[in-house]
Amino acid sequence: MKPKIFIDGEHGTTGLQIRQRLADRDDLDMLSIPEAERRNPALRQEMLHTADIAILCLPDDAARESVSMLDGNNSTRVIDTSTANRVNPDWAYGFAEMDAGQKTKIAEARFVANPGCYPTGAIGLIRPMRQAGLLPADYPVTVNAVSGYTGGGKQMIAQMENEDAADHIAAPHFLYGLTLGHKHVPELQMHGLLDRRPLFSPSVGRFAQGMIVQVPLHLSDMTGQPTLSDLHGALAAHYAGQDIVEVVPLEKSGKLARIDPTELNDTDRMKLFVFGTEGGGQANLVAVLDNLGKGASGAAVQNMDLMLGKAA
Ligand SMILES: NC(=O)C1=CN([C@@H]2O[C@H](COP(=O)(O)OP(=O)(O)OC[C@H]3O[C@@H](n4cnc5c(N)ncnc54)[C@H](OP(=O)(O)O)[C@@H]3O)[C@@H](O)[C@H]2O)C=CC1
Ligand SMILES: CC(=O)N[C@@H](CCC(=O)OP(=O)(O)O)C(=O)O
Repeated sequence: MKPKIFIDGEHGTTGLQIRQRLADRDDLDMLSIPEAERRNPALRQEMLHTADIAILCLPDDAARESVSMLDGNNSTRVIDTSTANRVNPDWAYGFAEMDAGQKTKIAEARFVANPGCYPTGAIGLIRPMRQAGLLPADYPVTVNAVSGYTGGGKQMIAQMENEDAADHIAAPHFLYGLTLGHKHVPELQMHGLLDRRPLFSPSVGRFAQGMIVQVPLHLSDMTGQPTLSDLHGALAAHYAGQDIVEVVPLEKSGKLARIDPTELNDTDRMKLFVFGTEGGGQANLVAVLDNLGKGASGAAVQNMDLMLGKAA
């Protein structure tokens, strides 16, 4: 029998992207609710109970509601793309390349929390530094990022694209999260293995999808005053043996004049770079990914395949 998959929120930005990725799959039995009924709780509950895996592509409160609709059910497995469960110890964190054992944890889990798009980049850069012993846990980490506007879902897409909307945003690029309380900070701190709360400054550009996440570092404040090669070596060792996260060689990144946030659009991969001047005492660690790819829908499909035993 084919596994039954239900995407709760299938008509939203993340849900649609997952549906596109699964459109040609004849190994899955897709359960679906017509768009007009997408908020019908009785239908959602029925689908949630029938599914082998439910992928929640909903705002946090609605995702919590879906999980509570499964009270008393011990069989449906859940992948939640919202922020609701990312620091919940009972849920596996769905970043498969984060640690050597993470794929197995995801594969065996009943509940998987898909990472946020920004934390995928930031944790992808920070955690290997922590685990290699190069970054002290109390280092004052800052994360600066720019995202395409689909990161804000249907509401922000309308604000950016519809000039007649009352809440239209005309800016070509804007900063937000100005109180430094963005919802991604807790998962960034926990899965980045940081004792000190990281300072996170996100922004949005007038492009639909793609993102750049930056973690600038003073090498003299790191353990053992590492070189750029040491940082690169730690990333390369951490991501050896897989093909989703690519660590760009220093010889290659040293020749680049600029970084394009849309470079990996419509892929489910992530690229990591180490920038700086050897001997200059500073480094900028940079991640590029598609917020809708490895940052959301691509990771959800990867996690689903791991849970179904269809991915190595
Ligand atoms: N966009 C991105 O890049 C990323 C998004 N995510 C996360 O994915 C989740 C979905 O986000 P996104 O797809 O961007 O959001 P969208 O707003 O584009 O889509 C959300 C969907 O959920 C539906 N919905 C809202 N409330 C309910 C409810 N109570 N019951 C049933 N359906 C409901 C919406 O319907 P309606 O049209 O009626 O509002 C809409 O179809 C969020 O938690 C988001 O944080 C994670 C990583 C990246
Ligand atoms: C541009 C933009 O608005 N981005 C979203 C984050 C997108 C994402 O990762 O979603 P989660 O809500 O699942 O964490 C934000 O800052 O809230």
